[in-house]
Amino acid sequence: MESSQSTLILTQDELKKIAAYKAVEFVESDTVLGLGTGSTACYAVARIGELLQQGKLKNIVGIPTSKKTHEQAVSVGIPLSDLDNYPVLDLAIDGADEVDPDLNLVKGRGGCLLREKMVEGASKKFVVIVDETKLVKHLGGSGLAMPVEVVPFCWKYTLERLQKMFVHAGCVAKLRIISENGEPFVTDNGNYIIDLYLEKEIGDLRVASDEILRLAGVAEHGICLDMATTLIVAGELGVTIKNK
Ligand SMILES: O=C(CO)[C@H](O)[C@H](O)COP(=O)(O)O
Repeated sequence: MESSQSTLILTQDELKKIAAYKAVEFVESDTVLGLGTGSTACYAVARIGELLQQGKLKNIVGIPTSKKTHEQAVSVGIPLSDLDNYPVLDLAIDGADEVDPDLNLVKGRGGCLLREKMVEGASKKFVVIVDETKLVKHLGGSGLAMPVEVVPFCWKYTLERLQKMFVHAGCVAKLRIISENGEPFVTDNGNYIIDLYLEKEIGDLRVASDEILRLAGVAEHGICLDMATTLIVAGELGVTIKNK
């Protein structure tokens, strides 16, 4: 008789949900929460709404990091406010595009980096939720974009300067375009996104971060140093939690 062994293979989406639900276990009543943006964070927002409706969480104020998250939070019944009213948050939960071993992040492939960095930077604790595909040895290492939000005014000028700045890393800078209509992607703040594609390591991240921010046309970039306090990674072998 043949014995059959079943292997449980979870989809990336299922892993995102597992990480998000784990993070929501850290949420307490009577707190101000930063609500992230993206396909991972939206599971956390949905779960917080569910727990509020069930009365298992009470007196939560959410600070959304995008218009999209604002809409979702309203639809699941999370009371909302903003940083003007709550300049210090208790906890923020959000996804990331890349996470290095020191819990530095790349954010913003969803285009919401400026608000995310404002809200999550104002939070006492910032829990990052990812599936294991987001782990990299060094930022930029996934070969995917490192986003920079720029003002639309003379964006080509800014793009060229960004590309020159990281020529040593084989940088190719591209304006983010909406594939459906060929128009530039516009952020919630009315800005454009320039995506940096790097062939090699960018070098010292703090130096890179400061240099990008010194360019007058730049609003913000997606490199997040020393922001995450906890990382929750969901993988095939289970969930791991790392604190900084
Ligand atoms: O920074 C972000 C949006 O600006 C997202 O958090 C990041 O892109 C991760 O997204 P997802 O959870 O969909 O993989």
